[in-house]
Amino acid sequence: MNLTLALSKGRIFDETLPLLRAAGIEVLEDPETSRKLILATNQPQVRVVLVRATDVPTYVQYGGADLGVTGLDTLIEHGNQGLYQPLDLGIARCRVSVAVRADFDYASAVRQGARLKVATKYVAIAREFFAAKGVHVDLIKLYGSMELAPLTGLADAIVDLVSTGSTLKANQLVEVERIMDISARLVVNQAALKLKQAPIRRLIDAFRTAAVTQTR
Ligand SMILES: Nc1ncnc2c1ncn2[C@@H]1O[C@H](COP(=O)(O)OP(=O)(O)OP(=O)(O)O)[C@@H](O)[C@H]1O
Ligand SMILES: O=P(O)(O)OC[C@H]1O[C@H](OP(=O)(O)OP(=O)(O)O)[C@H](O)[C@@H]1O
Repeated sequence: MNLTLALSKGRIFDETLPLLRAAGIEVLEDPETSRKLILATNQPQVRVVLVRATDVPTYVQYGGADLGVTGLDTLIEHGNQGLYQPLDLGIARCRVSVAVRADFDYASAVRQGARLKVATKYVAIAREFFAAKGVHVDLIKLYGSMELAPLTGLADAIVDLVSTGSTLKANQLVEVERIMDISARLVVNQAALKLKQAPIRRLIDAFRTAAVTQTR
């Protein structure tokens, strides 16, 4: 029975490889050197498709792939309709945070009930977070380079991913709130889970064992 796994190039692909290996699956091509979007593996019935990180949940939801690996950030923004989420893989760990220019007094702005202009790719996460705090925000949707927004006057604050903090530091921004911890999740198409139960269960079990071993 054929299995299609959706991955995005870069850290998700790189960090999923050891988990695949632990499940006995070797990807036969390197996405950094090949232009192919469908990659064969050493198991003839298993293939990997390469999609944009934000498209992984969409591929899995509509059955373009049976399974996928996606950040919790992306999953929350997409919504989890039609997706079974059996596993936190513990890879691609980072956090979603609020950051501002070092000279912006965030605490006072929030205390005084000011209306904050917030630029982000993560509008659902940001909306929910500020609503829960009772802070009024104007959300500005961006698709990348959020760090630039406070530096150019586009926004007072950003909601973005932070790992080491070096991107914020390089742009003279400071992290003022941690919203949530993020890691990558395995997502599975619900129909595929029923129709291809045995191979999917085997893969989930192998990933679970490998993920636990890796994060120990
Ligand atoms: N610096 C980081 N450290 C650890 N994990 C990260 C980091 N940046 C992003 N991630 C995680 O990896 C996932 C994929 O990030 P990646 O940078 O590969 O894609 P992207 O460029 O954000 O996506 P797209 O191409 O759709 O815009 C993110 O959704 C997040 O969960
Ligand atoms: O705290 P740090 O360790 O600096 O990591 C945070 C940065 O990592 C991600 O970008 P990435 O490097 O993936 O580039 P991208 O935005 O092009 O995906 C994210 O969008 C942040 O900008």
